[in-house]
Amino acid sequence: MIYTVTFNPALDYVVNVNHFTLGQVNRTVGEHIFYGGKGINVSALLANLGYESVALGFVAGFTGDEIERGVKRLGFCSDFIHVKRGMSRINVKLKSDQESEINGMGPEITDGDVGELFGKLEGLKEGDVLVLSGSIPASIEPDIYERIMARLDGRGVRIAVDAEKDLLLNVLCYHPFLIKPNNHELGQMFGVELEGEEEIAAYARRLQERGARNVLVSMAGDGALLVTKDGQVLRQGVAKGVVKNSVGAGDSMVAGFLAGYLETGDYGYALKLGTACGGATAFSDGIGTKDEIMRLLATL
Ligand SMILES: Nc1ncnc2c1ncn2[C@@H]1O[C@H](COP(=O)(O)OP(=O)(O)OP(=O)(O)O)[C@@H](O)[C@H]1O
Ligand SMILES: O=P(O)(O)OC[C@@]1(O)O[C@H](CO)[C@@H](O)[C@@H]1O
Repeated sequence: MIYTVTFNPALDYVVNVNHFTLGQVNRTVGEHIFYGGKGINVSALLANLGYESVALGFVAGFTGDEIERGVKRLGFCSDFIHVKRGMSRINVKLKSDQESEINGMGPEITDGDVGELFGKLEGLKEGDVLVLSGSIPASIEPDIYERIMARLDGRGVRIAVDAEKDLLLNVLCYHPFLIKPNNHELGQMFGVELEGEEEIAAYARRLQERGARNVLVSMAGDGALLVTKDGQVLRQGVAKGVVKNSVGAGDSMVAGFLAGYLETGDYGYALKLGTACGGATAFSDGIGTKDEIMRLLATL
């Protein structure tokens, strides 16, 4: 089974505004609400591809209830923990001349809630896949990713991690099967601005030296670069299309890569399927559909 953990699920409120002006009343010309948070996006894309997964995480308040309801309609199972204080966040994604985001704080999570999550993770066994992605609410200790990986160490669970900075760096010693920083996040981890694929591959290898197995570096419209655990470097350009909303493109790539790898064990195919999934989401209002993914895959 594939499990995704979203520590801080969200309703993504995506608004289109013509020429947004700070300090004035702006009117939307388009608006959508999606059920988001990185792990939930991974589960949604997997469901579109026909893969079952279970979404874990914490929800609270009326927004949390709506996320739980919405996720059912998206076609995958969830087993969220209901926390008592605060509410699940509403993340604002403003599409105008530039794209801006305001991501909320989320509810207050207690040690007891975290304990419940650990209880659910106890059931994971050899052959399962666990996706840990996204930020963690301020009320959770920042070493939660490490603690989860330490607990599952040696059980044969393949773990994919998509997180920033120390959250990612600190789990490398537990040998995650896949990490997916984007090129900017990779640079930030080492305090450098990365230029060119040679340099990106060199820094991806540095993450492998610290313990990561496969490092997939996404570069938005410039495609992606994969350094496999055997040291192969694979590059993939993007699918062609018109970008509508790139929120969740990275999560879709993670989902597609895992699905492609589980299906064939072939890294080249996994990278292509991940790219088709990232593109399908970038070219849609929400998470890409199977039809669009397959159409794009055939062009790569
Ligand atoms: N403008 C685009 N055109 C075509 N494909 C795109 C575009 N943006 C993203 N993609 C596809 O999605 C993949 C992941 O995108 P990106 O690098 O933006 O991930 P990310 O930074 O993790 O995104 P996010 O945090 O918004 O989910 C890219 O490698 C590419 O295949
Ligand atoms: O605040 P985090 O957890 O880092 O990111 C949350 C988020 O921006 O990530 C997803 C896109 O990747 C969105 O659905 C969601 O709003």
